[in-house]
Amino acid sequence: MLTLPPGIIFDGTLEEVANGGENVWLPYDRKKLYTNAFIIRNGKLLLGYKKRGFGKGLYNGFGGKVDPGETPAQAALRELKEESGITAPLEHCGVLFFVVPDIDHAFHIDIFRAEEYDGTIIETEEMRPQWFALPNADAPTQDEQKDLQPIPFDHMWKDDVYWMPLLLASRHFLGRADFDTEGNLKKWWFGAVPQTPVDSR
Ligand SMILES: Nc1nc2c([nH]c(=O)n2[C@H]2C[C@H](O)[C@@H](COP(=O)(O)OP(=O)(O)OP(=O)(O)O)O2)c(=O)[nH]1
Repeated sequence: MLTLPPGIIFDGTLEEVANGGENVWLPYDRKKLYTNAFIIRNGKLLLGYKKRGFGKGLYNGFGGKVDPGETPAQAALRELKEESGITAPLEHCGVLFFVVPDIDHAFHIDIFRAEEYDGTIIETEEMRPQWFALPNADAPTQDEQKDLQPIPFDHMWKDDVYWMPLLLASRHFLGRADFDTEGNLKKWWFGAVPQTPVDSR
């Protein structure tokens, strides 16, 4: 039986995929809801370069705070449109619980993905969108990928490298990441819903 980090609630089986750092999780008093949305299409991943605010200078999916009266799914659609100009049939695929010592709340981030989108991708005040090549994409997509850079993990939140492979593989995942005030990752844990075994009968 796995012991889940404080803040992670899941009623079912999870398989541990990453675990490391210090011994003790940071305390937190309350949490706020956020969203983060990723478009994965034809061997490519759409990220945005964050031009202002929290996480400035990092590449990320498109997202932000869930407003009062909104569901996370509604907020994810609104933030995607506000930050990149597009809409998409977003599907919920994960939860990231994120704690930073000098912020008075923990972040509960619902993570969404889509393989289609509508509209024209535009640069906005907050984000500069850019496509990146997926690792190990299938041969038919390589033309689309040829001028693209790989996913820029060196310029992303330091926990993303642990859960991004799960997102790209359409796995459902949950995890927690604690940071220090300088943006260094201090402790992390990620788990995934086990894949249904293929029935070989
Ligand atoms: N990929 C990734 N995203 C994270 C991590 N931590 C974290 O807060 N985020 C995301 C969640 C949100 O999408 C975003 C923070 O939201 P934000 O400050 O941009 O919120 P917002 O757009 O509502 O803010 P604002 O326009 O009101 O200034 O950063 C992390 O470790 N990895």
